[in-house]
Amino acid sequence: MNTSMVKSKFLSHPEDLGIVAVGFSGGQCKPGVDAAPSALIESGLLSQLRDELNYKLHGDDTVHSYKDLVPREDPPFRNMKNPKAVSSVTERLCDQVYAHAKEGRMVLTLGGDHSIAIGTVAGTAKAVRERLGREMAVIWVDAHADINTPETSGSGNIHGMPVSFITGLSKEEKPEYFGWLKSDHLVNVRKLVYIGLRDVDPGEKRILRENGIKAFSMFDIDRHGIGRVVEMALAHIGSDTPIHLSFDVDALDPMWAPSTGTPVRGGLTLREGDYICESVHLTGSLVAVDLVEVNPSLASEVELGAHETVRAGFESGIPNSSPTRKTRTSDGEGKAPTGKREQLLAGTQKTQSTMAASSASPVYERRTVARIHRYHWPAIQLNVWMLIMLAASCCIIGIFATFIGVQQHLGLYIPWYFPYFITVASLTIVFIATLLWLIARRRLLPSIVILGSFMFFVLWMVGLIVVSIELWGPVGSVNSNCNLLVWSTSPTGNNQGTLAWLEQRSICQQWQAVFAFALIGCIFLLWIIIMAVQVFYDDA
Ligand SMILES: NC(=[NH2+])NCCC[C@H](N)C(=O)O
Repeated sequence: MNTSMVKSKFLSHPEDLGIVAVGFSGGQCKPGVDAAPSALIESGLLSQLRDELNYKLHGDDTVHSYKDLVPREDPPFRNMKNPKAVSSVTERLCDQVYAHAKEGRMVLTLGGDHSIAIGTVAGTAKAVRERLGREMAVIWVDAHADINTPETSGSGNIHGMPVSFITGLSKEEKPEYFGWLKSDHLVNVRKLVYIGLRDVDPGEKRILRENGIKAFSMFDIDRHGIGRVVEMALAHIGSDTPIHLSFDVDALDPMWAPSTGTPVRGGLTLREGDYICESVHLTGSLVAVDLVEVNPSLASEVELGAHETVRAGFESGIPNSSPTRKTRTSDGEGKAPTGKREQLLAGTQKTQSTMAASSASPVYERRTVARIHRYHWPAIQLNVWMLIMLAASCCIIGIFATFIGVQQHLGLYIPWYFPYFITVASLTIVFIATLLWLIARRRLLPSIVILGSFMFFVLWMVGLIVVSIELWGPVGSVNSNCNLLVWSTSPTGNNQGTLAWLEQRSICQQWQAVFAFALIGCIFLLWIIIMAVQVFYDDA
């Protein structure tokens, strides 16, 4: 069993992990990115996933190079470089990922350049449709939007185009040029979210704008902080949608991940990259992860560049990000609270002393991430509840206000429960307004609802009991008066007696209405308490 504390919403075998290692670099021109899966595996990624996180791994450790699929001749087509190779490799990859995903297990794909996401996303999207009858969302963590069409791309590199193919924005009939992509392989642009953008081509900007695609750039991260950005990204997707996380290591700042084909300065810190993975994992909606664009050979400028990038990738690639902290005492050192993944990293550092030639590797400061609760309120029920409570409160205020008016008019004394119930009903309206405000700010916590509703339940119950005593109580009850003066008599003629009878009858009916609304109020308050308790426990 895996040690993750997160309950998966969409995986039928959350302890299983399908691994696909893709040694392919045809989506761009720099060699070396095809060596990344081996480097990651040599770093101990798979054994750690197996031994430390207790994942049951499926798929072999061998890195697929797809040599058999790369044609000798592969001239550009519609401006795309290596179109046939990328098309056939991604088609094969799609089948591989689909085979894992259809079994209800998480899939981890180690790239490779980012063109391979055409295959991985297509494979999971198809499996999710078949298995769960749902659409899937994609969170694309990257410095680049990778949404060029063959026509808008300046480079012709397909690793800058995968998103346009998996969203259907780029289409091609010919099966050897991505014509194999069918509608069940595609994802809706409304279910696509970017995080980390900072190098977007002009054509891509237009595509993002025209399609209203949700994108959080580095500017947004600077402005709101990573916590709020991830929260907004997840809110956009919604809690009922399986998520495919496609993580390009160039989203990280070159300081952390220098060994990548198209580095762009001003990127995410290692912690921010971690945070994204952790938060997405915590939703329980994660069904697949890609880790791409690690290029161990591009490390000339920074001595430890490759190792750092592999390590950064290694961290991101671990689909267990439970921020539970344990105190590590087994090796006698490091008494500070550290998590499972810190232990993993430390372990990798030890086994990888050959890669880390110097001991000058930076010390990563880790902080505990607060558990994000995402409560899923049943919208229709909540709306019905608010409407009915509002109606009941308003009616009670109206009727008792009229009664006070009548009593004052007749110079009679005003019983305490008239103003009491008016106050309670008014406070109920304020409570509902507060709930609406909390909903708008996405801060509606079950605990607030439970506490508030319980208080109001007690107040309404007191009102209901008093009204019942007045209606049916032993002495001079309203009901017996009504029986005597209204229900047992029927006036005739158009005279003062008839008018008095009509007035008296209206008062009797208003009393009955007050009782009915008080009863409804109590029942509905009880109902929302139950609903809030359910929402509280449903939180994945
Ligand atoms: N996955 C990547 N590293 N993509 C880089 C893309 C760069 C550029 N926008 C292009 O289309 O060529």
